[in-house]
Amino acid sequence: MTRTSTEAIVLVGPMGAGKSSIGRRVARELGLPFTDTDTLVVRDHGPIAQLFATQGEAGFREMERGAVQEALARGGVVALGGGAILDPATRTDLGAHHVVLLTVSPQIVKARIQGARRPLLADGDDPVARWEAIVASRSALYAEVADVTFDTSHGPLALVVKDIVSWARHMREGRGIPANGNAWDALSEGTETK
Ligand SMILES: Nc1ncnc2c1ncn2[C@@H]1O[C@H](COP(=O)(O)OP(=O)(O)OP(=O)(O)O)[C@@H](O)[C@H]1O
Ligand SMILES: O=C(O)C1=C[C@@H](O)[C@@H](O)[C@H](O)C1
Ligand SMILES: [Mg+2]
Repeated sequence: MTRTSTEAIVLVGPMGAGKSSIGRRVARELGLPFTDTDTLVVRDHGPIAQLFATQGEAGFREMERGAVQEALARGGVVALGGGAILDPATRTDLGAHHVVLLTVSPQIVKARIQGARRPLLADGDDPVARWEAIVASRSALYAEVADVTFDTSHGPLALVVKDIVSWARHMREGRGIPANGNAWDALSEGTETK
């Protein structure tokens, strides 16, 4: 695949994996613009929980698709909403970008998903079980689009940021890319996976 400078570094993964918080810091380190598709949707249409309530998930996904197109056109570092990869056109678009999958274990995500910000986790009394079911239903799609995976369950956020920045710099120089980002140091002579 021909790589151009308009390619974005796109963070995907489940709710609470750290796409927004890590993406912002990675962009700052690399001196690139940062765009979060959830933020664009809120800017243009209002709070996400309200959109789910009034338009349903399908309505939200349509608005999210527009935000994804705007974010990818801008380039830099992009954090996608957790379910943005459900859209087939978005999955196709991601083939032209560098896609980083962030993962997190259910035990660790428990503390990260408290609060009412995420409407898909608001129903029922066991948000972690709901989160696990959603992740299981999407795992093949996350794997399909990802070039590299970083787990964010262990260690400080700053360490994951450092690893992703290091990976991104190496990749932008056109060198080999290992698919297991957390094993980055050991695998720095690895090969690209797609
Ligand atoms: N090592 C770590 N890596 C990532 N996030 C961490 C880590 N340690 C703590 N956190 C916290 O976990 C939360 C991750 O939430 P964040 O909103 O970034 O996730 P997200 O992937 O963008 O979720 P969503 O899809 O719902 O937008 C943040 O509050 C962040 O500060
Ligand atoms: O995983 C999801 O489907 C979602 C994740 C969040 O980023 C928001 O886009 C919204 O809460 C839905
Ligand atoms: Mg986010």
